[in-house]
Amino acid sequence: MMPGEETKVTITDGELAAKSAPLVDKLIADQVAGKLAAGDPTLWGPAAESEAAIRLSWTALHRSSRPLIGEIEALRAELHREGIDRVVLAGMGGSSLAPEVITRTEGVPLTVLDTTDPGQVADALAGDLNRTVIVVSSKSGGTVETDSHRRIFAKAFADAGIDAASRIVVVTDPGSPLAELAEAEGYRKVFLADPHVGGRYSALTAFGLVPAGLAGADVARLLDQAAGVAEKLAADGAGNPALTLAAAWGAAHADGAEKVVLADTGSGITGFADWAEQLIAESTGKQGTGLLPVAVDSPGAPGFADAGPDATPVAIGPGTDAAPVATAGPLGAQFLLWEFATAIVGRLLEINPFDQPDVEAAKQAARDLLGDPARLEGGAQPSAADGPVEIFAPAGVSTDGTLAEVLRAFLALAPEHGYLSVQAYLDRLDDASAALLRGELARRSGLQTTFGWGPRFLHSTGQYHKGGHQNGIFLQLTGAPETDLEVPGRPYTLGKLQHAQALGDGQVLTQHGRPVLRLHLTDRAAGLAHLMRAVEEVAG
Ligand SMILES: O=P(O)(O)OC[C@H]1O[C@](O)(CO)[C@@H](O)[C@@H]1O
Repeated sequence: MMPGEETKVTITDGELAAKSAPLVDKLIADQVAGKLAAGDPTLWGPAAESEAAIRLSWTALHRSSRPLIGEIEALRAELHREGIDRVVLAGMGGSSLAPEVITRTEGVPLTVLDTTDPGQVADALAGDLNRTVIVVSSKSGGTVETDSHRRIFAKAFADAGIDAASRIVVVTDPGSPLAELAEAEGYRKVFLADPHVGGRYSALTAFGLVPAGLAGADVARLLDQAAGVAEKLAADGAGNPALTLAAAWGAAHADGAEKVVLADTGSGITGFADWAEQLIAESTGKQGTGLLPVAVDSPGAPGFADAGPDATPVAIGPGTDAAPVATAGPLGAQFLLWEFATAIVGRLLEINPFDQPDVEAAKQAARDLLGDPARLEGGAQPSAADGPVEIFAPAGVSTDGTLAEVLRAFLALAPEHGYLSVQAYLDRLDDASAALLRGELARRSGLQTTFGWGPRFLHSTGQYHKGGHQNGIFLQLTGAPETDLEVPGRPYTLGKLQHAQALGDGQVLTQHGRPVLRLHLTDRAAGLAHLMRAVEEVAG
């Protein structure tokens, strides 16, 4: 769809439309859209009220974020005058996903660090530091990945004879430890974001706009696009696309379709599903319920046109025969539309769409492992090895046979209408071929299959895996790092942190009774090739 095109949601499937219509009527009768736009915190019940009371400012960001535009432009011009035109962004989840989709859509370069993979961070460090500014984005100001990137870049600047403080721009909430540190260290500029907006709803706050704007994206236009749809989204009437989308998701979920398969069908937006994934999964995946977003490459990818009764394909862009639901509109408008729809479906599912109660467990498990080097280093011995792939199998999976046989036994553990989650703690650029496993495994297993880079997905679908419908099976991929990086001032390296994150999340998933198969690639390239061959042997 072209910018400026009308923002709308279409339900083309007659049955789904009929089932959603009463939900839309009820939402209209309860004046949910108007109340949401007015910041009414009672929409999700008494248990959610105190949190919702400090989480609803995102509905008005198209107005309240305006003053940022001039500040961003001024800083960009100042940096350019000094020859600084390469922007690196350190931030996890809501602190990097929106700027990534904004800049990819506009085709402006932004190096995003939402990884602990030492090779990927080393590649970012190898860019021209004389021309580099790093935006350190963290709402809480305490996220370990982001803090590690800040430390590593500060040292690299200093080692290169560059004044590090002049190259660090911070986006954080007022009063966070990062805000205090930035002041103490005299960092170049601190953008304080609206604390009444949660991370995954923060696309149109400083978290989305500062890195994207410094990289050269037209962020004023994004606010214009959001402003263009705001009135429609606040209206308690049948023409409100957020009500249509929320009701479609709610009706499908009530019918057993708890997965939402997202494919771009020509929206003109690049990577929207990666952003929507966090919004939907972290907002809804809790208390044993929720919607599992499954981002796929194209409408032709396995899991979309051939989705079973447990999933609803959603076209981002023009509708297709395969997709009962399609959403259209320019990026700024789509951000706001999907945020409204997600908050509203939270009401239909009777959960609090603003907390993420199960994310902390994996962080704690990783911290515990980092504090216990013997356990981290030793780890469990692999159950078996097949060429460059070491196999750490869950209970119930025999490792007597080949890797293909192990995979077959593992996939057989999925319950009917369960799902497979592939989690690659690897380098998203150098090991990019790992992402091809999603389609191959989905095709061969017939399961809805998600793919996430670790630890990136921990801040996105990670909440759902632990808090949502408990019918997933988990394939973790870890790999021997070719290089490692010290984290200055910390007793661990980036490689150790990455390893602890994989093991820690694996432990938590296992405690939830979910099967976790970890495959460790002793040689990454050879291991991925070997694994792909084994997957191809798994019969369809
Ligand atoms: O901006 P922060 O505080 O660094 O958090 C990053 C991300 O981590 C989470 O808190 C969950 O892990 C997300 O909700 C958030 O977007």
